[in-house]
Amino acid sequence: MTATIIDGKAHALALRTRIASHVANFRAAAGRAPGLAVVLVGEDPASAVYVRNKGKATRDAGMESFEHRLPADTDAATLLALVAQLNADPAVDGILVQLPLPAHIDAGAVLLAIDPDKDVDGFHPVNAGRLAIGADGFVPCTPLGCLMLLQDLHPSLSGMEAVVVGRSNIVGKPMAQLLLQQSCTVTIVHSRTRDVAAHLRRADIVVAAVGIPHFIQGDWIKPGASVIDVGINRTDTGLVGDVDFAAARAVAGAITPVPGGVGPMTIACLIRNTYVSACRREGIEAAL
Ligand SMILES: Nc1nc(=O)c2c([nH]1)NC[C@@H]1CN(c3ccc(C(=O)N[C@@H](CCC(=O)O)C(=O)O)cc3)C=[N+]21
Repeated sequence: MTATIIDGKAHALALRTRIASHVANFRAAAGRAPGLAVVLVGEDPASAVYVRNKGKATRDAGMESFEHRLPADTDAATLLALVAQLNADPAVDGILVQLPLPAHIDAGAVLLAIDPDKDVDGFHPVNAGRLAIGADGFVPCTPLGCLMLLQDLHPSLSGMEAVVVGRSNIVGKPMAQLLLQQSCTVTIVHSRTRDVAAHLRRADIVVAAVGIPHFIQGDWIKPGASVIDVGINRTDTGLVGDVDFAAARAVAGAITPVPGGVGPMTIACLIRNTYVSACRREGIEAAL
């Protein structure tokens, strides 16, 4: 068996195109465009590329992009003042502070300062809580994108065995919450799990988000499983995921590549969340 390669780029483009048409209607109804503010502190080259891509995707969708670039030595008070200004700005529907922040800034304090109703990253503790209890809020873009890819493969996820590899606040934990909401049986495995392979061999769905290149071996995958690789690891041989793609591909039913899998969906979901935020703030029903 050779797995279907999930074309994340095509899915992302379709989602962005759909949102762009909804944005056109929003603009006609609200008399303004949805706005996304992106804040970048410092000059990390990878972060600069992401921020540029987000700005382009925002404009392509017919939204306004407000980009704030601050020097690496910016102090916390200055960044918090900018966040407060964006919270108060009626033209701003979404606020994204690019992570990682320089070490001298307490990232948790900055995320806490963002208005939860403009937190299109879904990183604020209020949104983590809303997700945990199934209330409306914002779901982090990467796990949301993974869920959309899985739902395209499996119209019902109910009863499926899902294993999430990794327990971060931005991917692993919210991914597990989303899969639980879809009535999967969810297991989270992590660095202290005794036998990761044994758990994976039972999984109909694998979401890999550990940040270790090629960590997941082909013979850990159940035949026919759906494998979503969130890893973006820069190595000597280029960008690779957390899954040994060549080996897993021979066993899985469907698998995302890196690049061209989850990454583009993350940006498309950011555009989606910003549109949803703008609709909520204007009292317009979001078309999705
Ligand atoms: N506040 C915040 N929100 C984020 O959502 C956020 C962040 N900080 N910090 C960094 C990570 C990383 N991230 C990615 C987005 C798109 C791709 C993406 O489109 N990747 C392409 C390839 C990109 C490349 O070639 O480097 C792909 O996988 O095909 C990757 C990674 C968002 N992040």
